[in-house]
Amino acid sequence: MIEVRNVSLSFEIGKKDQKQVTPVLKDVSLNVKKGEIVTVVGRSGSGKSTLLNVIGGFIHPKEGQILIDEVDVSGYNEAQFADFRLENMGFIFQSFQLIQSMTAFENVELPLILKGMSEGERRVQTQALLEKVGLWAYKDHYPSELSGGQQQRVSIARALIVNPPLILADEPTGSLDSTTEEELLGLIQSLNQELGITFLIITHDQEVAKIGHRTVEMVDGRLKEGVRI
Ligand SMILES: Nc1ncnc2c1ncn2[C@@H]1O[C@H](COP(=O)(O)OP(=O)(O)OP(=O)(O)O)[C@@H](O)[C@H]1O
Repeated sequence: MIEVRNVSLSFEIGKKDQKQVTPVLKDVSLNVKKGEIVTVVGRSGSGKSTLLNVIGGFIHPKEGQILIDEVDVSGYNEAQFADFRLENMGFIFQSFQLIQSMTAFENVELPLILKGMSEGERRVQTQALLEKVGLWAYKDHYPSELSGGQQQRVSIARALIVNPPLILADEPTGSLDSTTEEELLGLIQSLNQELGITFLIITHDQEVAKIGHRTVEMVDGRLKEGVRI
């Protein structure tokens, strides 16, 4: 499902004549099979989020290749990646990234508008997903009127609405208390088991790392396989 082949990436900071080059990903390769949950651990600043952003097509490395579901997306431009994401990937972030001026319903529905789906179909699909995450009763609430756990459920429903085979998550439980975290991990596991969705999850948290069928560790820009939690 995900194949990262020998990706290296550096960030350049500073002005033209005093540029500092920081290598962030060093010859990283990673294979995630269909239906797997892979968790990525590692110290702060080791390059985990950068790796996720590379796989999601938000950062384009000059070296290496990325294949998603056997499609080589390495050469895609922004527009091609945006289209590809809408069909193939969902995202969950620590900070939820919901649109504050939109209700739960509208946040979940938005990707379907971007896909050009008719209003009737959008309503049916949005309702089905809000019911799945247990939030249909909250459909008209704005993010500020929802708890952290509820907001994260809305963001999961939004990630799922395009029926993606793959979900990328960056610290998905980072803003949640431990009971809510447990519920959310249960939801992720059932989505994996029932719908076969592949997950790549970045985390600092051992409890989250444990739900991975496999855990890898970023150490100073390099990826280590076979990590025990
Ligand atoms: N846009 C950017 N420009 C310059 N440097 C960056 C940029 N993004 C990240 N970095 C640097 O790259 C390194 C890796 O950052 P990254 O966010 O990938 O690490 P991380 O392992 O996800 O950390 P955390 O767990 O704290 O989120 C850090 O040294 C960071 O300062």
